[in-house]
Amino acid sequence: MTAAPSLISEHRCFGGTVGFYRHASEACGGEMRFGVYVPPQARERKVPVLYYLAGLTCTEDTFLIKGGAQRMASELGLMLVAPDTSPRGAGFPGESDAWDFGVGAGFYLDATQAPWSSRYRMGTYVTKELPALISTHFPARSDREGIFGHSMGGHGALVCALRNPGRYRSVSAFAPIAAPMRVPWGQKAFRGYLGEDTEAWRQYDATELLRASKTRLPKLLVDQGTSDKFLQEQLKPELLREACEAVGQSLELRIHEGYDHGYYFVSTFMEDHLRHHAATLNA
Ligand SMILES: N[C@@H](CCC(=O)N[C@@H](CSC=O)C(=O)NCC(=O)O)C(=O)O
Repeated sequence: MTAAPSLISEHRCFGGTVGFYRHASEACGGEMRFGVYVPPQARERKVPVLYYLAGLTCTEDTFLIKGGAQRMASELGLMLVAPDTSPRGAGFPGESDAWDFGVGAGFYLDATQAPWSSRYRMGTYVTKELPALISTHFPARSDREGIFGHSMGGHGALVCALRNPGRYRSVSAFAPIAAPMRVPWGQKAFRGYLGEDTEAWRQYDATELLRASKTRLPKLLVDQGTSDKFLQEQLKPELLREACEAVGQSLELRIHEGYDHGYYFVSTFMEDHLRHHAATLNA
């Protein structure tokens, strides 16, 4: 049985509670932190769980502070779980030199290159270790899990779902890095964490996974703002749309005039995403 996480702080919120926790992670070889919103319905029964993966530079509290999700999660009876975006304090050379690699930039993959491979195992952490901990220590239904996220985390959500067919009943993303192999953020991260072999990169690129696999996810909801400063160089949602069209993956890609990349955009469309997930998780 996994050791119980330690409570750092707890806050009453829309009839439920937001809690921040730390625990010793086997996958990441050290302490990891996460946040959880437990809705009021969980006092009576186990509830579905929706995992949220945040973007570059974020922590476990970014989504729970800025995402504006708790009011709807309370109404819909969804537990929200938000892990940190990387291990911290590993002490690897260069781990904090840039905001798009290392600390705060784990890319939700399992690194294969030293020294990162000993700690940066966020793929295993978010799809295996953390869900096992949540279903053991919280009133969560492990048979009803959804996943979503923003930017690096929006792409992480797509990849976690594609690499674990049938596992997540609902999937969505805000402004995901749609094709990391083809953009600077992704190329830098994949080269550092996975090495020079681009075949290894394909295993963590959502558009490549979609094209290569027969796995079809439940209908994807993806939102993107037109005033996002990262849209042209780093995000490229058109590549996700092309891949979905090529393989028959159902996708609702919504383009929103004037919205940027930040949490004013994310929180504006949060209710739509929670309803998208609840339609499946609560069915
Ligand atoms: N420091 C950077 C900006 C970093 C940034 O915009 N991070 C985004 C995610 S980007 C892709 O994963 C984010 O979610 N930030 C948190 C927030 O509160 O907005 C720069 O200098 O441009």
